[in-house]
Amino acid sequence: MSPGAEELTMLGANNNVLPLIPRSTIELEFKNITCTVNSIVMSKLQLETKQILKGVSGCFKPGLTAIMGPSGAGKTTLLNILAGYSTRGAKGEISVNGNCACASKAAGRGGARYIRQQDDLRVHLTVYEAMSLAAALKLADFRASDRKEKVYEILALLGLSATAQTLCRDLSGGQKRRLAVALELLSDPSLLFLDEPTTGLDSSASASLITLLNNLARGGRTLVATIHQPSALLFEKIDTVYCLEEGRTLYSGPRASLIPALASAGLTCPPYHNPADFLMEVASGEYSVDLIKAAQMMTQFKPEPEGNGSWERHIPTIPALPGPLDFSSTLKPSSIGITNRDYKNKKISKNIYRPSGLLRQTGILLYRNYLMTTRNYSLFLYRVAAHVVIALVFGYLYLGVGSEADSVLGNYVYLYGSMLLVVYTGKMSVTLSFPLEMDILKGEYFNRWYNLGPYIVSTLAVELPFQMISCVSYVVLSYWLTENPLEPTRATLFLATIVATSLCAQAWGYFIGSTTPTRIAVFIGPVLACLFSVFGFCLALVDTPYSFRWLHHISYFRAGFHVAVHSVYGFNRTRMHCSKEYCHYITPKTFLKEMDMENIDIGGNMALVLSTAVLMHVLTAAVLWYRLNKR
Ligand SMILES: Nc1ncnc2c1ncn2[C@@H]1O[C@H](COP(=O)(O)OP(=O)(O)OP(=O)(O)O)[C@@H](O)[C@H]1O
Repeated sequence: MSPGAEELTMLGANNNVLPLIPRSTIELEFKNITCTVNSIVMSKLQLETKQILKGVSGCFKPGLTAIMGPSGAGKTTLLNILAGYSTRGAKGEISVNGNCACASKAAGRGGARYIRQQDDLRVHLTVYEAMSLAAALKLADFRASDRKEKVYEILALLGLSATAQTLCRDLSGGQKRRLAVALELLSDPSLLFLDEPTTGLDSSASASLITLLNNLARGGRTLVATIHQPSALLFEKIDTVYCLEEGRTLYSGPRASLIPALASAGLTCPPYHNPADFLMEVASGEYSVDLIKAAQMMTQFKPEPEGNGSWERHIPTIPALPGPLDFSSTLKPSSIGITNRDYKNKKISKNIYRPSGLLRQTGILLYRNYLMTTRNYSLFLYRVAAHVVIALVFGYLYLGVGSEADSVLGNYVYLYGSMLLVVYTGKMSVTLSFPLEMDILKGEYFNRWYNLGPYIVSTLAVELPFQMISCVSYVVLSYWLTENPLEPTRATLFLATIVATSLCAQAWGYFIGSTTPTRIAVFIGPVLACLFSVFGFCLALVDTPYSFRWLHHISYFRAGFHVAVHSVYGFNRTRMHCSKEYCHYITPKTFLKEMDMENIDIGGNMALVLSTAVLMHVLTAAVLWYRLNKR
């Protein structure tokens, strides 16, 4: 049996797991939604305004709705607006169970969840770990045993029980998509948006996923998914079709009424033709008809009333929700993991899907980071190994330069090189990796897994020690090989300066990584490091033009470097050993004087390095908050 067929059978077997229990339902209505964006046309070097959505309206009821249409018709844009994920340039009205909102504000927040096209999974966790950690974050009021039970039930429901101990990175495409759905089902949303859930899956995996979505819809959930071109078999599982063409609504209504509606507009589907294919051909303009007129005619088409066997009649409708669009107040437990009796007996508080508090979130995220790091420890080992190798190379190239008066300039270059190394490794490791992390963060944050504060604390709690250990391994080895003074005060100050400067560069790296796309960050990071490194090393303050002196004063690199040099040659270091007849820098003070570093304010410089690090972390947090909340 093929894997896809196996998945299908498992889901089929699980059909009974989805009993139709009373739940609050969501009816999402939108009117006259427009979306206009401005973009720069590079060939003409001018700003162009483009209307992606041209006043679309519709209503999504409990059941599975497929948003269809040719590529570029505006499906993802509409989904983003309805979900509240991205509402830039959007206007119009959206109402949920009768409560209105403006489309430019997040419409789908609250109890709605959004599963994006890319698989936002933590690849180094097993399926069970991913689920249980998400459950710990989302279900604060559950007992550990109830959470575990719920996790296993959802895994069984989605046919993922057999993969519970598999790492997420080893899952097939279809399994990844189902896990993404499973993670969001933990909080049992009544409204779920999915962007192209079947893209990239083979026909059997697509079938198993759509069957699953269809089953979930039977539980009274409102599921809205953009789907490209479903097969005839899959199309049968869709309750409502919403078709777009060039930003306009072509058809909106029950799937069963599609063919009669098209026929009412003079578009007859050939016999044995897949209705979904026919709809796509019409929407792509393959039939020479006026699509605006056809859409109007289809709007006037009145479908036959649904038969008594419709599953929708079983779903109780609820009165308009209190308060503006907070779906969370409408969520009630499904049968997954909680029995109705438990609920009625008030064993579990009414607000059962309360997320964890900030402290608990921090603890869970820390544990998650610990798990991911231990699974991916090679990255850490490579990082430390790289520092050790460079320490050996530098130590060999500058062997013994620290104790000789004749090689003071050589040691000066070693000190500069060391500073440059820790600044680059501290900065670039996060500058390049953070934009990738940003994608997953966006998804998890949007779906309300955790707050930003716990995320930042737990991320830094792993990254900071990583960089500190790397720096220490470099300094200990190279400092000893270059025979720099081993007096505890000097050595400790040197080590502290190197570590602090590296952590400051890392803070800069987070800031650059969170504000700029990777392709820009790769050169902005090094350019800034180079610029700051010039001051105080090649360029003394007296030689710096007035207009650039502020850079000298704010350069954390310069501050760290000056303290590092001073820790080696300052503090009244006695005359050095000279193996030649004449050594110009036999008295270290002479060297500091010539380098304009005689009177260094150690405390002030260290304060500059540390305060820059704190400032950059605060700015990064502010930028992240803005990017995650501004839609
Ligand atoms: N920020 C933007 N700036 C300029 N054009 C945009 C922007 N976002 C979307 N578009 C354009 O709007 C149109 C609709 O995009 P959208 O992604 O919604 O289409 P789609 O129907 O989901 O397409 P596909 O099925 O290929 O994913 C496309 O032509 C796209 O290039």
